[in-house]
Amino acid sequence: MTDDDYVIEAEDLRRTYAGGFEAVTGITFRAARGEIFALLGTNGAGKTSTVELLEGLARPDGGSVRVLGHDPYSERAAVRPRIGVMLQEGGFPAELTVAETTRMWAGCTSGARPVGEALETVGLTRRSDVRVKQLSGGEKRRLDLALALLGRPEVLFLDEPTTGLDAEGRRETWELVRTLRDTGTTVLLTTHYLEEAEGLADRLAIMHEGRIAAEGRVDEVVAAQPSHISFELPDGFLAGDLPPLAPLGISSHETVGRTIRLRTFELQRAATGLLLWAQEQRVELRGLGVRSASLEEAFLHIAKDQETTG
Ligand SMILES: Nc1ncnc2c1ncn2[C@@H]1O[C@H](COP(=O)(O)OP(=O)(O)OP(=O)(O)O)[C@@H](O)[C@H]1O
Repeated sequence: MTDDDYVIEAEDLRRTYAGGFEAVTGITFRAARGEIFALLGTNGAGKTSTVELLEGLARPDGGSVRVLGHDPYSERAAVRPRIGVMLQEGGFPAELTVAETTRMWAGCTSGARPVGEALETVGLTRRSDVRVKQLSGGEKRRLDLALALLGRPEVLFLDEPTTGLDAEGRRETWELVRTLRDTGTTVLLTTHYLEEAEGLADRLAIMHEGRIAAEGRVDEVVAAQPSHISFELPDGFLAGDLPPLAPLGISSHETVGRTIRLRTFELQRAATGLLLWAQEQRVELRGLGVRSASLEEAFLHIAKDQETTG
């Protein structure tokens, strides 16, 4: 991948609010063309503050940001027509209908999609003549998304796109985001739903107190956490009868009743060693469970760190 393939580039990016509070403390990341990049983080981690810098809504207090090769703040005219922005609060005139709102927006957008197509894309066709104030929270999010898509953006910023949507609406939005990605759109989204990031993002960053605490593909971020093995101690055996655990790469263990729970960064070596031991002993490891860490564990580990250091 060459430098030209990166359409969002943040380097040592900083944002300080009035009063001197530094909400973004020097973050560096890049998103490639046609990639879905998710920004995760606990409340107040600095996601929205970061996305606003990427969208050109505020000038960074340090570092640099480039979107499609331009500074989104000082070269706004070059960047704005090529990006789509879905904010957390749409704030449309409540008395206009869905179609009127979309038409009004289309009037301000160069090369806009037809209104009908935009509404169909987000499943709002049947609500075209309903006033915005009568929409449900989830329908308002869909309208936000329709407006963000009007200009066929090359880069789409989605701030918590599925908050307020029901399970079906969430899945439909994920499908739509995947389709957009597959046609070359770069998507940067923030979310509080870990399964959303896990299922949707090609790469992600977890923010923590204004900095990036972990970044990469889901499997890379998760690899920093230990995997788990659990099984029932065979009849007639005590925990002390198990083979020495450290040489198998097992870093910690606990016994709850007859259940043994192990943690390891070397899942294959540990599992193989235990299975060989069971075979030699001619016993079955009942209830055997072997799994990698989850994104939730990685996230909680970072959040816990925040509590102990914060
Ligand atoms: N206009 C502002 N003035 C002062 N502080 C602000 C301002 N906007 C945000 N902050 C602070 O900056 C920090 C980061 O806020 P931000 O909204 O970027 O976090 P976030 O990760 O998007 O949070 P959430 O998940 O809760 O939406 C928070 O401590 C917040 O209180």
